[in-house]
Amino acid sequence: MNAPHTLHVGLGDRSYPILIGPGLLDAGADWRTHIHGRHVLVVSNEMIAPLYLSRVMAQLGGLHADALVLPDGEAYKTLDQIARVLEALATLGASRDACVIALGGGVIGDMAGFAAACWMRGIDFLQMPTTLLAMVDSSVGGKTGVNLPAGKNLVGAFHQPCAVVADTDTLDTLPDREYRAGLAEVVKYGALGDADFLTWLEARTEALNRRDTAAVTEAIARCCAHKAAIVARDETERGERALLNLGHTFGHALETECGYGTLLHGEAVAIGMCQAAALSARLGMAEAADGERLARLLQALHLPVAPPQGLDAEALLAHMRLDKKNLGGRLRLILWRGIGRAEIVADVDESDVRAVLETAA
Ligand SMILES: NC(=O)c1ccc[n+]([C@@H]2O[C@H](COP(=O)([O-])OP(=O)(O)OC[C@H]3O[C@@H](n4cnc5c(N)ncnc54)[C@H](O)[C@@H]3O)[C@@H](O)[C@H]2O)c1
Ligand SMILES: O=C(O)C(=O)C[C@@H](O)[C@H](O)[C@H](O)COP(=O)(O)O
Ligand SMILES: [Zn+2]
Repeated sequence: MNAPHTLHVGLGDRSYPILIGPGLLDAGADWRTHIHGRHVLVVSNEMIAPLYLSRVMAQLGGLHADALVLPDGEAYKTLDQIARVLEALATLGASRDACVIALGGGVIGDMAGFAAACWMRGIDFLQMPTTLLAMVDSSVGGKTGVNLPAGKNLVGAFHQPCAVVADTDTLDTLPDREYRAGLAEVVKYGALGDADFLTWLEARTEALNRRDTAAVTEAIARCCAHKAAIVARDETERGERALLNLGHTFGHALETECGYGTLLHGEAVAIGMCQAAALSARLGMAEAADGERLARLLQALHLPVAPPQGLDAEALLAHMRLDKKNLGGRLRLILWRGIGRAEIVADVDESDVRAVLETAA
């Protein structure tokens, strides 16, 4: 096995490493040191467990370890499934030094992390992301939670993992559509704050489309480094961290309105970033050409750049009114001044948002 890339999320006594590389699932020696107690619950789903669960369990010899296999999909990112994780921890007899391992994509990571935040008011959890999206984004930074019918991630907690172990070999089994959804969050990092990275991506669309290992690994490491730096400066989204939400106010509304799992999170973010760019141009903050450049990159990565036809702009706006960034009942969005220059914009006028939503309808 090649030595993994190791990055660091600097959060004082809650700092943790991010390991990125091939073969890590079978390299318990690299990550077991982050498990301190005797009880371990591995949480996975019915798609991932047959592929990888036995290999992770094989690394947990000598511990009191159990596994819980949840149903697959965004539609199951619910409080009901959290109750199942908590019941499994009770059955295991998990004490305060227990550790939850999240083996899966962002859905499993968000849920396992939230259950770990709740059990006995907070126990360790270790992220083992198996999707590109989870490797570049959701496994890092400690946002955990579930959806409600009213909106995405409306219930949750900030709860940092004790380590992130990203075995890049697991991407070999990831379906094409899921891989591309992960690329949307990769593009997001360039769009929000790193124009050089966006240019780097533009030069590598062909390599990324054929999943060239070197290009994909470098992209994961660069995204994690970017996110780790932002999270270290603003762990609980008092300011700068909100920039990681570029495209998400529109995107979450689309996911909720279409029905969870219909539009993948990354697809919704791709469309949402284009809508944020369109709104920025409408408000005179940015040139339309920047939005066109972003859309060209997303299209080169086979991602959608416009919402499905026939959606109701008022229904989308209603979802946007429940976004967690809003303050004082006013919309607060992440817009931009151009590639790499995202900004938090308060008091956005609903009529401008409606105009962007109606353009696409
Ligand atoms: N906490 C955060 O900071 C954060 C950041 C971004 C996204 N998210 C959340 O993450 C979720 C999306 O995550 P996702 O895109 O990973 O989706 P996902 O977790 O639903 O996984 C995508 C699909 O791929 C399957 N899968 C996972 N790994 C596989 C593998 N190696 N081989 C074959 N199949 C595999 C899954 O079973 C699922 O069907 C959303 O709920 C989103 O809100 C959270
Ligand atoms: O880590 C963050 O901060 C992000 O915003 C990353 C997003 O990609 C992610 O989808 C996150 O879950 C969205 O957060 P939310 O607070 O809008 O639910
Ligand atoms: Zn996201």
